[in-house]
Amino acid sequence: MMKQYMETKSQYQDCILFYRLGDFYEMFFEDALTASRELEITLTGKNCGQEERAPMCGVPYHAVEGYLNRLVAKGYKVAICEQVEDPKQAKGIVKREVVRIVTPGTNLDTQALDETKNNYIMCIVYIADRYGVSIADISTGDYFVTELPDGSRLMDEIYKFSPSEIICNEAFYMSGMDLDTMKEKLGITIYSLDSWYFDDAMCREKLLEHFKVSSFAGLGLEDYDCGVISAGALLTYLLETQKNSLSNLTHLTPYVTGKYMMLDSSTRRNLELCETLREKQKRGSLLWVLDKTRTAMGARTLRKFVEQPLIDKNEINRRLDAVEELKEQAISREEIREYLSPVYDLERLITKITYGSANPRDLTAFKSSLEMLPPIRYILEEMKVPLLQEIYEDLDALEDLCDLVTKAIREEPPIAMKEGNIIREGYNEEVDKLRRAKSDGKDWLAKLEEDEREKTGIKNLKIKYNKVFGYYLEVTNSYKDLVPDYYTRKQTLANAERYITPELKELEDMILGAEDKLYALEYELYSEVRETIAAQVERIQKTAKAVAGLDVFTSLALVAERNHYVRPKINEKGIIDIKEGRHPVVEKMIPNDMFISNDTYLDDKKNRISIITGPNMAGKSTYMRQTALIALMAQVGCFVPAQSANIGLSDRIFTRVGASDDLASGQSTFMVEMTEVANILRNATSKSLLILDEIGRGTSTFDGLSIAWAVVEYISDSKLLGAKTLFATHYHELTELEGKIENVNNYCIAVKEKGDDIVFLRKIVKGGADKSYGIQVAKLAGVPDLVINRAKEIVEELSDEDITSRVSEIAAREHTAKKKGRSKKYDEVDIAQMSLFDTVKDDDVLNELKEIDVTNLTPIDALNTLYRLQNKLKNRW
Ligand SMILES: Nc1ncnc2c1ncn2[C@@H]1O[C@H](COP(=O)(O)OP(=O)(O)OP(=O)(O)O)[C@@H](O)[C@H]1O
Repeated sequence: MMKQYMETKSQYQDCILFYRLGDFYEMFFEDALTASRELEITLTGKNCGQEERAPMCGVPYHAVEGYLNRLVAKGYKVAICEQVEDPKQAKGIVKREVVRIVTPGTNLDTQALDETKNNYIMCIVYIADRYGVSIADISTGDYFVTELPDGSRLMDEIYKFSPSEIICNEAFYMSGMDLDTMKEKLGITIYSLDSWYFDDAMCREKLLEHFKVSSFAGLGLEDYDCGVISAGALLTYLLETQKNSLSNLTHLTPYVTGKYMMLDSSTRRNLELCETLREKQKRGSLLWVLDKTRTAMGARTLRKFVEQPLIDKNEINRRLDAVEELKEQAISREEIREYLSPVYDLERLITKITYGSANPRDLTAFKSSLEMLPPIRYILEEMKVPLLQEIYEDLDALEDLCDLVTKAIREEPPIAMKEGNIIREGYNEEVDKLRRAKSDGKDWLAKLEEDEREKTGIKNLKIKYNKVFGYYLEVTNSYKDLVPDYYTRKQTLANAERYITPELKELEDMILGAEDKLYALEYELYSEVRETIAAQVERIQKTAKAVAGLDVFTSLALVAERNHYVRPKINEKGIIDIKEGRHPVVEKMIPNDMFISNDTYLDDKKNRISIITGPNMAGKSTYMRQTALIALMAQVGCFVPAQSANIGLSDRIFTRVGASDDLASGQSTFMVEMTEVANILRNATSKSLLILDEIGRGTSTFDGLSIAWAVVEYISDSKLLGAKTLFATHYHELTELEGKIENVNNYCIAVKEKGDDIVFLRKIVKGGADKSYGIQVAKLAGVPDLVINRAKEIVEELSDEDITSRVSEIAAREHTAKKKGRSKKYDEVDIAQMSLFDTVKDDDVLNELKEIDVTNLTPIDALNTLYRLQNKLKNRW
């Protein structure tokens, strides 16, 4: 047996091998050490002829799923090795085979899967500077492919799909991508496969064979190269691990990343689209507000909508039309939702059916779901907008399949096949006959028992059954003397004897024969029904998609009505004009409709950048995120929380919000901040929307301010970037940019001062804030009075020095100098330098200052150096 084990294990070295031994799956050697540690199960040993016992541990087969899921969730691959012949029939060692390999991205166990999320596996190939990316969810039949000309959108794709597992070629694995972060932060299992998986000819052949087509034109993949290799390698891997034909992967859908809004990982996190930043929970996210879907398919589709906002005006309007009609047709909508409630997860059900793992209850769940479809179709028929009409067309009520299950399967069948009693009466004559024989058998037995009692006078004679002896007659010791000769004794108990008779044996053969036949026939008929349904997988998947879409639109319509959202207008002129906008999530968290709405106006001309100042806690972040969320919701095709909204399409939204430490990957807060800023400035376009919250706050005031200043200049300049931006800052100096740069405008969030305290008005108004009110906020937060009072003293001392106003003056002059032309700029910097000389009394700094030759530096570098020195001084104070 150990020899057989070793042979099997050698073929599955990268997996933990679950080796079936009777009622247990056993693991040996390294696998046993790993599994006992990860699953906290006892490690024992097995004698296998060597001096040392082999480490061994095991899990009972009936509880295997739980253990398996725990290992897979931790990123392990598990190969299930089953006994494939009846141990009783086996000559020698029982034959065993690996029947399935379970990996994080291919786990099909519904207990382990979140029904509202897809479980994706992604394959990335990197060939000749291009990336082929394919994605599949074998639990639902999703299978996509795309090609990327460079790596700039790759991370976005990874974050968008958040696969549980990535397989790739060696070239990608070694390409210097930050795989460790992906592994640690997203918990993705990533590994490279052997090079033969990516053999061009094999990949192509595998795909053509699977889709039963002769050319790639039939699949719409004629222009794909490394995409085809990626999809082919993924298919090969899946076929190998699942060891079935994957007949639920019916389509390989090519998609173009440019059709969707680009959102990088930090923007997805910062905007809390599907989960909150801190707790990583759905509650508190945008999806939490929008998701009123009734089916698992709908929930998954809505998540995809939110993860992939559109950028095509017509597509967005088509969705908005659907939401609008369903919002207006409230009665029909609620009826549809009623009918959707009992609909099971058709996508995952059909997967189980095609994989042959659906049990009889799955079929009745399938049927009861189909029963809801005709009334839904009936309501949909009345709908006018094209998208709902298309859903109506695609939504095949599958009446033939519903009829089949109704006729063939009993109303409440047992879960397990072996319990029998699955096929409905009247479906098959032979089944009915055998059932009759079985139940008649019971009568015959009762009659025989009666006859024997009379014949022998044994009043308490009973016919009983057990697995070892079959049917027997039981006679208690008190009647032993009356037992006739034709009884053959089979067993003696303490106070009874058990016998059989030729007549009883004959009856037994008839009854048990009928039972065996019945079981075999029921199984055959059941499998036939299952296969008939499986053959219709494409029709069912199409219907499932239609139901999911309908569920999403009814959910969005309901949310729009309940939350008083409006239909956004979509424009291509780059204007974002929101009247009385609200934050969709924060407004839900604040009691009694106390959320204060605010306007936003941005365009490509005079209103490109809004500098937003205001005290801490005033609501700057909330305001900026609400603008981003409203724009994003509009592009999802969803109504928005506002009185009115005209949304110019954004190709990308970028956010840089707050300080997020990334110490685990060895980056400081400021480094993370600057990496994100660099990413934004490099990847944003003039059609992007940027949300920048306190850029530069992670470093010294003067460095921070100058960076913030330079960033605003860069963004505002249409020759450099020219993107619409909301920029919140505590550097009041930046408000001086209004008037200096044409398209920069100041806004602040109003507060009212009441003595030492402040009242937050949460209203955005034109103009800049003059103060930070940091100390007041600290007081509100409960910082001890001693500290607060001391802080006030220090603030006064500092403002005596007037450092900040001096620096802003220098910066402003520098800016003017720059605008006037290059010749003048050094004068201004000189003034800055001179003004510093006045204040400096520290010899070291003074010497350093004298040595700087600003004429060799760009103005912004020169200023930076000066600021740094000033900061040094400040720190000495
Ligand atoms: N428009 C609003 N109406 C009602 N309450 C609001 C509004 N905006 C923000 N708030 C409340 O104020 C809190 C603070 O808001 P926010 O975090 O946006 O402030 P901030 O100005 O960005 O603060 P900081 O500068 O300290 O980061 C929010 O958690 C929310 O509860």
